Amino acid sequence: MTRSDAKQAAHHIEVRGLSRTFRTTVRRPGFGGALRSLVNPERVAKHAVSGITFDVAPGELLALLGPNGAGKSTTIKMLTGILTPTSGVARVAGVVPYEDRQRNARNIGAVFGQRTQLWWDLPVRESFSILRDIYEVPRAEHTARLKEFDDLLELSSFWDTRVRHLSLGQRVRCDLAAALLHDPQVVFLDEPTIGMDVVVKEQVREFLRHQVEERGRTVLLTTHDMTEVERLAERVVLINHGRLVLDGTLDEIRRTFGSTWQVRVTPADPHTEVAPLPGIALLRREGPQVVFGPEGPGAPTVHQALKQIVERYELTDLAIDEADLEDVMRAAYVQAGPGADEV
Ligand SMILES: Nc1ncnc2c1ncn2[C@@H]1O[C@H](COP(=O)(O)OP(=O)(O)OP(=O)(O)O)[C@@H](O)[C@H]1O
Repeated sequence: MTRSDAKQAAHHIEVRGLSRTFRTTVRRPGFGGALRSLVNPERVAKHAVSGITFDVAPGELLALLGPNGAGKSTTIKMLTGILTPTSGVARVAGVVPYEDRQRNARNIGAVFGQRTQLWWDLPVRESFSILRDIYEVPRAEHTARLKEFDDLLELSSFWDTRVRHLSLGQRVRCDLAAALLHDPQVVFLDEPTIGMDVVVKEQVREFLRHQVEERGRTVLLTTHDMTEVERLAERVVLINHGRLVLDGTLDEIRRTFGSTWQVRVTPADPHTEVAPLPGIALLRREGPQVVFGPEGPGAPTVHQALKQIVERYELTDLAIDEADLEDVMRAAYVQAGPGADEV
């Protein structure tokens, strides 16, 4: 698929009933057990990913979330062509990644926060030159892109440092730039900001936002950092025990699982008759203040509620108390069901 074909595709990432089972040998305890395992190995199946289906549209950043061992990395490995699924199918920019790894590699960039894809013993500058040659990036484009990445990620202060001597934050910034040097449409990021300090995290998030909003890249991101999800993702897919348990926008998920917001207001005129609004209950009065909360399953999000309240009443003061996303996600895991790998 050419770049213009990829731009026109309805979805940049298509995942249909994707599954991956690992067969592992159980080690029996003790010396006798070890001998028996050798003679008569007991094999068990681990269903790491079980029949998941989702899409990512061009220019969308989707967060793939789930607890440790949920199957996120296994999914990304299938989408980058490192692993072949046991069943189901995936397409990335129109290419089946595990059937045509080389073609897929031209369309995608990938960063795994836990390990580098750069040459350990080479200075950053040389690693980038090698990538330019591998991907046959024209010199002028290469220079322009490096300048853009340097402006956003401040790479030039460690340009001549060997990769092995970079700090974690410096190394991942270089990995990000390296993954995007050939201008891929689709980007996979597996815990890109793990272990970074808050300043560098923020810089990387700004960079990613720029890549999605200004460059129109399609991004699939895994992270355990809910602040990151709130800053970057509009939509999330939640997997647990290899199964997809939820696919929706942050607003929808908050509405379904996190309807615990409260809005506290002070009407300008203390004699105002305050009444409930559609989906918004009047919870209590505290002196001059009135506290609203969500009512019923179709309750609005806190942002929608605020709009309604502000339009209806003249206020002198307003405060919001919203459930944080960690709590919302915890509720989602519990209520959406455990998933199942005991198949
Ligand atoms: N090569 C393998 N052989 C056997 N089991 C594996 C293999 N790779 C992954 N698994 C198992 O598959 C399950 C899913 O692992 P995966 O790494 O995809 O989870 P994850 O959601 O990325 O977790 P984390 O958040 O901890 O990175 C785990 O139970 C893991 O032990």
